[in-house]
Amino acid sequence: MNLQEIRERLSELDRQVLALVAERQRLSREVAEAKRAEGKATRDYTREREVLMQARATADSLGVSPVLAEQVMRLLIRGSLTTQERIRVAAGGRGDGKTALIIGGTGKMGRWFSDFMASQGYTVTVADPARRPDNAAYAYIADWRESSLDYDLIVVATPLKIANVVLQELAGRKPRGIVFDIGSLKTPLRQGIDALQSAGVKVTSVHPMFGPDTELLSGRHVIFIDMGNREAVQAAQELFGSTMAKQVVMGLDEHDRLIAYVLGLSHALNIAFFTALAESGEAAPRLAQLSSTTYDAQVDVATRVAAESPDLYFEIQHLNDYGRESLQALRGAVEKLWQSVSTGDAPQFTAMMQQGREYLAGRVRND
Ligand SMILES: C=C(O[C@@H]1C=C(C(=O)O)C=C[C@H]1O)C(=O)O
Repeated sequence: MNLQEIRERLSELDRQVLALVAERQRLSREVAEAKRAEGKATRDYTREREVLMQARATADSLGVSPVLAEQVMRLLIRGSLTTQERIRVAAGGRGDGKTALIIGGTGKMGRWFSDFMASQGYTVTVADPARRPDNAAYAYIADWRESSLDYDLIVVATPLKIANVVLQELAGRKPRGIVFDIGSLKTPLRQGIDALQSAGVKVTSVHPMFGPDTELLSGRHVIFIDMGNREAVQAAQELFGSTMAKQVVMGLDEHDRLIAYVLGLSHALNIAFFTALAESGEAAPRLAQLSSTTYDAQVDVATRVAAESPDLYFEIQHLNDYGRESLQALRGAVEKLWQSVSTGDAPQFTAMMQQGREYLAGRVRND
């Protein structure tokens, strides 16, 4: 066979591989139905292990790398879980006959929520002065203030600064439905949420710990802030009840103290990393061409951070009542590193490495 013929044969094989992937996806839909009928959870870790071990063994016997086989199978399992989760959410039908208003509904997370609510059967109305929703199935108003606010659910998905004002204004209108924001920080929204609570509105606050491109919620967290209205917290939790997301309930201050590290520290570290690289003088253009395992992994994360909205990322640093705490911790850690390196203090350096290893080993992973 010449090169052209071999490539044609490869293309044919790729088509067959994908046809089998499609067949596997189709079967995973049937699995979703069978599990629902038997009242079983979507995810089955024991079965996943079995699938992976089987794939490794089969690959080995075929002379294929078990590592490659496992990587392929992990992707396929992810695909099948995504399909199953969607089926579950839709079948839950929690929103059948109910209505939702998404304020800021054409922003990135606003769109995610509009689609998520619609997939549960809610009739969605989007309010956003910026533009109409891409999905013509959603009703649209430019200004939510002109709405009757007669909805079962109101989600505030505007930028943080605006959200506090919107929540306060909503409190004045006392809507009958559940109200929650989806801000990354909660201390800047305290007045707005308190105002709703005082007005007797069923209010809570939700933080989906994932970006707008997320399809599969398994391994992701959703935080619910309990402001004293159990009914609102439960209703919000139920919205995620048929997903595989891990639910965590906490208080408003606790949320922002933790987020100062989970978001604040990790963003800050990456901003410091790419700033140091970009300002490395003559080395900067040459560094851009180099690679190493750790450097590439870090550059990868930093690239994603650099692509995010500067306004949002500044708000996450600046508007958190507890934000300075984690930035100070970062300064302290860099200073400690500087001390040990510049004075040649190997034991101090080793102690830092050891402490990190122990800390990270204690962190339970789930993906
Ligand atoms: C398809 C199933 O559902 C999930 C997906 C799996 C897969 O794609 O192989 C395996 C286990 C489950 O977490 C199943 O339970 O068999």
